[in-house]
Amino acid sequence: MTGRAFAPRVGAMTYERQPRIAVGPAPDIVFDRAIGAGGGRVCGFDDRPDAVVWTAGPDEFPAVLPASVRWVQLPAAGVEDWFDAGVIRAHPQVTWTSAAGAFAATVAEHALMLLLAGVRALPDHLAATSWTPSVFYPQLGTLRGATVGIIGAGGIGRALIPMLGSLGAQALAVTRSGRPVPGAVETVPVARIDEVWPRADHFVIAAPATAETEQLVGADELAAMKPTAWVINVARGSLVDTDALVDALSRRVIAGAGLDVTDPEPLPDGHPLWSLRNAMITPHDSNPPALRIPAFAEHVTENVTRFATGLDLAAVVDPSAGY
Ligand SMILES: NC(=O)C1=CN([C@@H]2O[C@H](COP(=O)(O)OP(=O)(O)OC[C@H]3O[C@@H](n4cnc5c(N)ncnc54)[C@H](O)[C@@H]3O)[C@@H](O)[C@H]2O)C=CC1
Ligand SMILES: O=C(O)C(=O)COP(=O)(O)O
Repeated sequence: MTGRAFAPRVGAMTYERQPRIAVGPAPDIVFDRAIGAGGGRVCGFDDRPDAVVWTAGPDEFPAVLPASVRWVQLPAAGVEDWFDAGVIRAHPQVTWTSAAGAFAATVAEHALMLLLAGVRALPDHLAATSWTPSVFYPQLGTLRGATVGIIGAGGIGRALIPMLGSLGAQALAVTRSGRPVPGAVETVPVARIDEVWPRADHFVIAAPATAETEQLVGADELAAMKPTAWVINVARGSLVDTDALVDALSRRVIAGAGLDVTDPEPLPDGHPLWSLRNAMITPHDSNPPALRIPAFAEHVTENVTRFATGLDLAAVVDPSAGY
């Protein structure tokens, strides 16, 4: 194989030979196959890899990458742990891609499950130990005709919009730029997010964990919501002020919350959220391994194909935006 000169640039890389790709921290046949399917060739870290597919967290990430590495594919949609560990900052010459978007359908389905369970008063029904007619569940409602605020309408949010539409609900999208999101009745830039809290009936939080989104939902935001609102968080616990949420749920400032992610995480035994009936908690399992691994492998194949053929990579991390 002749290695000819190549001219990588952020987001688009051109290779005139089959790219060499190392898998770390351990060899993994699933990703060897995914790389092969995308037109890449698996090699070791010592074999001048052009790229790395990383399948674990940041702790074991090599302090020094071979100088030949131009692109690293990370295994999570949210990559704040790699920022926090200083891994991304330590390798400024490298283009990083996350798995943003790769798990969208699965996580959106989970968000819809939590939202429907809340709106249809499932926690109350599950707690009942005798036949209790729905008149005793004043919050039993419907998503039909509801407006759902999607805070961070990227991959997950966009996968959720048609699901909501099939139930007669409409999406009010919030993104960083405010560029229209397909299928949303309106898209609001994050700079105008305050107008969304009183307008939407319910919320799905699906934005990345960045300095800008830390405690995006606090006491003031909860107070601005309708008292019938359910807040679903499938993004990261850091986006919600947990103490303010516990207070709002206890006092029924809002109807309830469905949380796949919490702060702290794991949520410790005895935490007040465990004993609030209007808090539904799933232990960060909206994207379980049995679904995550094949979806990530597909994302790897897609990006290796793009890398090998000079197309823009999917889910390029923007270090200045923090995701
Ligand atoms: N619970 C779980 O197992 C999973 C959680 N996640 C989390 O969900 C997040 C979103 O995932 P994807 O939709 O795949 O990512 P994505 O990158 O496709 O979408 C992110 C969206 O958030 C928006 N955004 C960025 N900054 C914002 C801000 N300050 N305010 C409002 N919106 C903002 C962007 O404009 C974009 O629309 C990930 O960053 C990750 O933390 C992702 C997958 C699984
Ligand atoms: O990809 C993400 O961001 C996720 O949250 C998926 O779950 P993980 O934290 O990778 O087990």
